[in-house]
Amino acid sequence: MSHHIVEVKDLRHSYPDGTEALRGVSFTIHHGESVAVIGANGAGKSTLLLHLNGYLPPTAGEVRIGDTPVVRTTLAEVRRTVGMVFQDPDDQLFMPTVGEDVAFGPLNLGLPPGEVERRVAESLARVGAGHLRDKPPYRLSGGEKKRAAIATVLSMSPDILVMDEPTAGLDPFARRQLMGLLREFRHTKIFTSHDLDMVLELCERTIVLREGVVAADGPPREIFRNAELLAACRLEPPFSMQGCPVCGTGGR
Ligand SMILES: Nc1ncnc2c1ncn2[C@@H]1O[C@H](COP(=O)(O)OP(=O)(O)OP(=O)(O)O)[C@@H](O)[C@H]1O
Repeated sequence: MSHHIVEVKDLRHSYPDGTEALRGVSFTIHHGESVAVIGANGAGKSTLLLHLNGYLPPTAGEVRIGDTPVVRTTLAEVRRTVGMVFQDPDDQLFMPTVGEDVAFGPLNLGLPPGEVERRVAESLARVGAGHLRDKPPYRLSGGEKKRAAIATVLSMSPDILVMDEPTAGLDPFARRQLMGLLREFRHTKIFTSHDLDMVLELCERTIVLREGVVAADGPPREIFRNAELLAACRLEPPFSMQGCPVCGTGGR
């Protein structure tokens, strides 16, 4: 698969109950870009991400990863390239132990046992979850589950990392650790977040969704300075760009 470009063309998605979650979304993301998809609750962020590796089929329009259209017959190939961390870790963890969950993908790729072991140990260590390896996922706290879910994706060494609200439910230390991990990840990353300070710190580009359409696409700092746009999209600037509530000064 060449270049790992993500191309979304006039993507529309209607759920069976008639909700039009995406109403014509188009953009191109190039290799190595770090892109945050932001927007108010219900704007269509999760729905969009679920199309990037074919968990949802488009009602109309198209998604391509490199030269490959995301369709039923290419799903296995696409999912080797695009690693997806779901919003709810319970959708990702289904084996008796965390270690087996993290090993599941590499084993399915047919990797030799030594390589599987190396990937499991490394992925768990990168999210600070080595000590959780033998635990059943249902015994983990919410933040621990999130970290285990991220490890299941890292163990696949994806070229494109897609994450739905990766820092939701994490304590400040784990959030910082995850941000470090994302910063280190050299390939393309696309994530949704309500954590706009993280977006400001990690991304060079933000796509703003509003009611299923792209309301803005550009550098985060420019977007966060546009008060009119933020208000129309029911967003607020990140804390680090808001002035001091007491003395009214500051804000980067
Ligand atoms: N399975 C479903 N059936 C019907 N409607 C759905 C379904 N899943 C999501 N929706 C609707 O689609 C719209 C977009 O939802 P989506 O989950 O993509 O939003 P979001 O931007 O990720 O929101 P949040 O910030 O709350 O996670 C919402 O109106 C939501 O109610």
